Amino acid sequence: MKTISENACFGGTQGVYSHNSDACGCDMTFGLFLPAEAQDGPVPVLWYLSGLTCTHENAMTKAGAQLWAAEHGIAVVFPDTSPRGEDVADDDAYDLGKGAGFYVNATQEPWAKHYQMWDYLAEELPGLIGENFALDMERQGITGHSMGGHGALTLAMNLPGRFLSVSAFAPITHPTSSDWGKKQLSAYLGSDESTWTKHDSTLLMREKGFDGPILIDQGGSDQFLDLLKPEALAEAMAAKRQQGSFRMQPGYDHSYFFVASFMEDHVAFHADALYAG
Ligand SMILES: N[C@@H](CCC(=O)N[C@@H](CS)C(=O)NCC(=O)O)C(=O)O
Repeated sequence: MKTISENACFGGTQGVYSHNSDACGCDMTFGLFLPAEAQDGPVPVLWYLSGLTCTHENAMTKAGAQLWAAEHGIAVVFPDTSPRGEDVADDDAYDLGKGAGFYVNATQEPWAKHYQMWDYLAEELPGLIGENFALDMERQGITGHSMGGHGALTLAMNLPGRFLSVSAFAPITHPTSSDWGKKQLSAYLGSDESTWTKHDSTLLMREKGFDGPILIDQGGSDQFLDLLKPEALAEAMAAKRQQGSFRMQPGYDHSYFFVASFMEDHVAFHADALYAG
């Protein structure tokens, strides 16, 4: 693992690190905020998964998470959204290929060689950060924005017991019936739609739900509402009688101004779960 940068931040450290990823077969970069408390022992971890076109950097510089994470003594990890590198397959469209890994293990060409973001996030990166930093991997929460909200919700529901809490900002909720989903799932996973269902949080909610609290915020003036389909997940949560809140926030769009506006609530929500008991 290589240190790219470390900056003092709200009494802790905002770091950026790179490493050679076995899962993705390329160098991967991630950001990690460690609060001051990490100098004295392991701290709880909040994962933040980003949306289409993002790297590890967008949320790290624009979401304003560090202030609140420092207040609660929580680390925040900011992974990248896809494999990177010259030999990594890409597409001209912004919503496929680099910056658009969709948090799946691709099985189709030309993607399968590097696009293994599910294994990267479910296995490799937790192992790496757990070994190298003062993190309490028994206390993890996960959140994300848009495609990253989709990643957070699907990881949380598919890995019972891993995360104590899950939240999302304007998540893609029903990719198997949205143009933010059908295109990418068919490219990465192929035309057999039975392989898509574990990557659809509405379907997962109907089937199994999440054993813990959920918080979703969605901007009422989001320009991508028809692609995100908040009503699908809200209905599934109600039908499942899922513990959680789904909040429509009038006037907010899809941008990081929206994410930053509700970040305090999300970090406090995760802190409640991570420090419970
Ligand atoms: N570029 C796309 C939209 C991409 C987009 O809005 N990406 C969101 C996540 S889905 C984002 O976080 N963008 C980067 C940023 O705002 O820093 C378009 O114009 O249709």
